[in-house]
Amino acid sequence: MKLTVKELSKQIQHHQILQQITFSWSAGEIVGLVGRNGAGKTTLMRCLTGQYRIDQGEIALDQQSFTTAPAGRQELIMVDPQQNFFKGYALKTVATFYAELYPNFDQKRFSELMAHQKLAPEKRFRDLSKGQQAYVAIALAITSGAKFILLDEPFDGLDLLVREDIIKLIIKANTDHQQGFLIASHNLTELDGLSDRVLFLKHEQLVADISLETFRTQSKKLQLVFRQNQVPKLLSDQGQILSIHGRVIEVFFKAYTPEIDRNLKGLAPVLMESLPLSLSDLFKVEYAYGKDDL
Ligand SMILES: Nc1ncnc2c1ncn2[C@@H]1O[C@H](COP(=O)(O)OP(=O)(O)OP(=O)(O)O)[C@@H](O)[C@H]1O
Repeated sequence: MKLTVKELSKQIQHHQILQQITFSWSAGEIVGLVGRNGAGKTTLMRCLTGQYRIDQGEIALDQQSFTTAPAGRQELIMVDPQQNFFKGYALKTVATFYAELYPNFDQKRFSELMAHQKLAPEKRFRDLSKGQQAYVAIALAITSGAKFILLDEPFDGLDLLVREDIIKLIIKANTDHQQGFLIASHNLTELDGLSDRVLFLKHEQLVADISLETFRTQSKKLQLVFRQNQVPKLLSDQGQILSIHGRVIEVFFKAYTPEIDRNLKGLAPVLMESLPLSLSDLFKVEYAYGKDDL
């Protein structure tokens, strides 16, 4: 199953929030969605689930547009911490709502997940801790049976152990049930370990759609030291300088080629060492070191 988004645009109160957003997302893929505060991540998710009407563009499931085949939206569910209709109800009652709303809701799996966290069915959602609420909301989305699950800041304000429980839940749903996740988060460390791909939103547009595997094979972060004081021009021409401490220069190369390697070695550095790459490096390069800084 594949969701395709083509040239989606959205204005709110005459402000352009999203412009010409195009990407595809297969069930089974975990996709990170990053961007500075206010970049439009939540708005994009709400457009996908139909909470917001889009101004232009098309969203389709297996090439069936939601305009002509709206039933496809049943395959999408969003966990939106700002909107939650079941706060005042006991968990067992919430489960009955979900059973009504989602024909593929898996009551048994939901009960098992609650028991695993020692959450009694009689417990009211609003009486749970923040971490428990986050866990229950994600468990409900997963057991709804929807193939595309949208999580808006799922790790916000949660302690390490709850974050780990939620990550396990996501990985199991992804591996055992081929459920896809679109995860908007500022927590790049968690996204780094989870995502297959990351989408970058900036200035209303999708500026990059990067497979993390490709990123790790094609990009490089180097620590370099040269005899001369001057920073060689090659570094800023071919890469992006992340930091300079005395003579130690950290440089990021988005596409590291054998030619760059040869040219660097030709400059006879005193030290040339690869550093581990992280999603944070990519984020810094996309957002803070771009030609058109924010
Ligand atoms: N219902 C609304 N009414 C007015 N403006 C809105 C509404 N929803 C979103 N916006 C505006 O759209 C822009 C994008 O907001 P959105 O919440 O989608 O960003 P975000 O990337 O999710 O931000 P954050 O990382 O801070 O959660 C913001 O300027 C916001 O003020």
